[in-house]
Amino acid sequence: HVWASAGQDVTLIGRKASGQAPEAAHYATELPQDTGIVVMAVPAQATADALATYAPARDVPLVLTAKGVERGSLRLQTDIATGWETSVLTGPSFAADLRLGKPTALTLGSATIGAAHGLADALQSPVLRLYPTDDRVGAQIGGALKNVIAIACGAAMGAGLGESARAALLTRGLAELTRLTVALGGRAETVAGLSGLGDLTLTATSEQSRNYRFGLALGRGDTLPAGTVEGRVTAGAAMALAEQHGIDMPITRMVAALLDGQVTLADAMERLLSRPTRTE
Ligand SMILES: NC(=O)C1=CN([C@@H]2O[C@H](COP(=O)(O)OP(=O)(O)OC[C@H]3O[C@@H](n4cnc5c(N)ncnc54)[C@H](OP(=O)(O)O)[C@@H]3O)[C@@H](O)[C@H]2O)C=CC1
Ligand SMILES: O=C(CO)COP(=O)(O)O
Repeated sequence: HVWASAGQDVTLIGRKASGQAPEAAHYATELPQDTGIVVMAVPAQATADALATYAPARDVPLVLTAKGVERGSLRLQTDIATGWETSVLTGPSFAADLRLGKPTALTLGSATIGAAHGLADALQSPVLRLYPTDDRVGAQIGGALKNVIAIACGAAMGAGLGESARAALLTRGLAELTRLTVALGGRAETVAGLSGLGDLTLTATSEQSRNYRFGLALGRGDTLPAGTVEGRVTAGAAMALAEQHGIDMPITRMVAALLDGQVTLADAMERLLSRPTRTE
C-alpha cells in the first residue's frame, strides 16, 4: 500500500492471491519478468520454503522482512537466503499503521552501505523514512529478539507485576540482544537504533503487538492466542545460539523455559530476581 500509494508499480504474490488489493497494487501468481525489487513478507520459519516456491531471480535485490531465527539450523534470515543480493527491512512498524499511511521509520540493512542507500532511495516514501546500514546482523538480531523480550514484558504485565518490572525487563532485554549481536559480529550501535531499541519499545509496550498480547495471556493464565507469534520459536533458537557463543541471556532463557513448560511464571520471575548481583 505504501509503495503503491507513492506511485510504484506493485505486484502482490501469495499462495492465496486473493482478497482486497491495496490501492493501485495488483495480484499475480508469479513474479513478473521485469521485477525490480522483491520484498518477502512471510513468517521467519517459512522463508526457506517461500524462496524455493517463488524462486526470485538471483540478480534482483531481495528484501526480507521476517523477524526471527530459524528453528534447528539457527540461521538468520540472510543466511537462509544466501546466493541472493539480500537486504533486511526491519524496525518499529505495525502493518495496520502502515496501511493507514501513518508515518514510520525503519532500518534498511544491506551487505554494503552503497547497496543500502540505493534501496533506501528506491523504497522510501513520504510516510516511510528509511535509515541505511551495512550491519545486517545487528538489524536482524534486534528484530528477532525484541519479540522474545516482548513476550516476557507481556507476561510480567499480565501477571500484575507492574510497569516498573516491564521497564526492567525491556532494558535488561536490550542488554541481552546487544550481547548476542556483538558475539555474532554485529554492532551495538545498530541495536540502539530503530531495529533494536525502537522495535523493542513498540513491541513490548503495545497491545497491537501479537507477541506482547501472547505474553499478556501467558501472564494472566488465559488461553494463548493463535496466529503468528514469532517470539515463540525464536526464544529457543536464540537460546541455542547464545549457548553456542557463550552468551548469558537470562530473560531469553526464562522465556524459552516457560514456553517449553519447564518452569512456571512465578519460578521464572523468582530466578531472574535472585541472580547474583552484577554491575550494570
Ligand atoms: N504484521 C506486522 O505488523 C509486522 C510483521 N513483521 C514480520 O513479518 C513476518 C510476517 O508477518 P505477518 O505478515 O504479520 O504474518 P501473517 O501470519 O499475518 O501472514 C503471513 C503470510 O505469509 C504467508 N505464508 C506463510 N507461510 C508461507 C509459505 N511457506 N509460502 C508462502 N506464503 C506463506 C501466509 O499465507 P496464508 O495466508 O496462505 O497462510 C500469510 O499470507 C513476520 O516475521 C513478522 O514478524 C514485521 C513488521 C511488522
Ligand atoms: O514487528 C512488529 C512491529 O514492529 C509486529 O509485532 P508483532 O509480530 O508482535 O505483532
